Amino acid sequence: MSLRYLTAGETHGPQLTAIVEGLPSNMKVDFEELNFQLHRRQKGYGRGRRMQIEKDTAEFVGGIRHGYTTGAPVALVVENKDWTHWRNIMNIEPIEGTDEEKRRIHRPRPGHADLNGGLKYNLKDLRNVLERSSARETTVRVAVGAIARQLLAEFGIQIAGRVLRIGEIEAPYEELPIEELRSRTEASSVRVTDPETEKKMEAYIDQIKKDGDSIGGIVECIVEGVPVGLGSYVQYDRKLDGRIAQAVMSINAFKGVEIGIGFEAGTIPGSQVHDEILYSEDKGYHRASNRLGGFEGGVTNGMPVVVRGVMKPIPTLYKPLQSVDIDTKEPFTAQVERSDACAVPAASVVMEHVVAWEIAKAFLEKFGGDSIEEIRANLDNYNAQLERY
Ligand SMILES: Cc1cc2nc3c(=O)[nH]c(=O)nc-3n(C[C@H](O)[C@H](O)[C@H](O)COP(=O)(O)O)c2cc1C
Ligand SMILES: C=C(O[C@@H]1CC(C(=O)O)=C[C@@H](OP(=O)(O)O)[C@H]1O)C(=O)O
Repeated sequence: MSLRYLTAGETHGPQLTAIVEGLPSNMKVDFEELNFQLHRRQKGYGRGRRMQIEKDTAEFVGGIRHGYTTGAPVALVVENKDWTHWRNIMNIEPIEGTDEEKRRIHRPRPGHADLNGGLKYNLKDLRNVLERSSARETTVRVAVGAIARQLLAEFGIQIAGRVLRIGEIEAPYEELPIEELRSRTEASSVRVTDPETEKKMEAYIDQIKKDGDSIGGIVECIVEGVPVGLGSYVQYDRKLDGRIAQAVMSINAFKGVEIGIGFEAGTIPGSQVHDEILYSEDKGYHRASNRLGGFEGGVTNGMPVVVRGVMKPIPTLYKPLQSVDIDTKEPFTAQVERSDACAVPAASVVMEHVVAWEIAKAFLEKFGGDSIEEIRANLDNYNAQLERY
């Protein structure tokens, strides 16, 4: 059975829940590291007040004993501390109350799922759409991805991410060893590598906020140590670059994805795009460059996997756009809910984790076994085969 997961829970409900199936047994789970990843997702300049209320931590309720996976489905929950303020509004039992008491939403926000969701599920209170379409759900996607990340780390696969652009401010691109990239972006409120850009981005976000507006950006994720041969060209749904693209596009507000130089590949000749093949005793086959971001034929080529994603501006605007009241069909400005002005740094953390998940899934498809020991033996065997090739 391949690795899979489902999530449940509303942004203002009691908790978010995830069930992960297909993890091998005997994998050590570092809870502190996992909660650190949840903490990283909460940070970033431009976020709303909700992030001050929450202190996201995962509680494991199945599949782990004494810190190790048993091979059983892993179940985890993350408590919404804000629930105490929303208990009545979110009540499961039918209760009497006015629209105001229920915080009913009836003036859909352009750019959010409100209107589409209301029409599709025949819901007259668009809060029922908002509650589940909210990016609060990315909390448990990060928790699940953090387990995948730990699995990959067992086999020397490392991940880092950064913000490349917020609105009109672009960060200078520095090629850095993965550890340095991690520590430099970790020290930054907007996950860039240089303090000057950080200051510019903060001032820019401040202005956007003051204008009652919102802003998006571009983020990048790099995965090093990925073995050659994950994914396959033999069937469309086994192409790992395609699966990563789907995962990135599924992050709330993401509107595009690139692997390697991505869209630039359509603007320059092949001689400047394709990565020349080299061979040496110590490195085996490798490439002179990595413009294609670690993929050919939907298969990893042993070079770092490089993925970029673009996030649109946050849909909820404090100076709202034109909308229509679904009760009266009269023109009205969209409803305003508490909101982030910019969540690009947080989104870059989410992207690291959805990419980690897809790579871990492909890794287990190739080296699959029911225990960590079995996977290690399969990987060793494959590496020996590569050496003989
Ligand atoms: C980390 C993160 C935080 C977000 N915060 C907000 C927010 O506070 N307010 C909002 O309207 N949208 C926010 N969004 C974006 C919406 O969730 C998203 O636009 C919405 O679900 C509609 O989906 P779509 O943009 O993918 O079409 C956030 C997205 C991410 C990734
Ligand atoms: C509103 C959205 O999600 C955001 C993401 C989020 C989080 O934990 O990331 C928590 C939410 O909190 P609240 O709505 O209570 O302020 C929003 O900040 C959205 O995506 O539409």
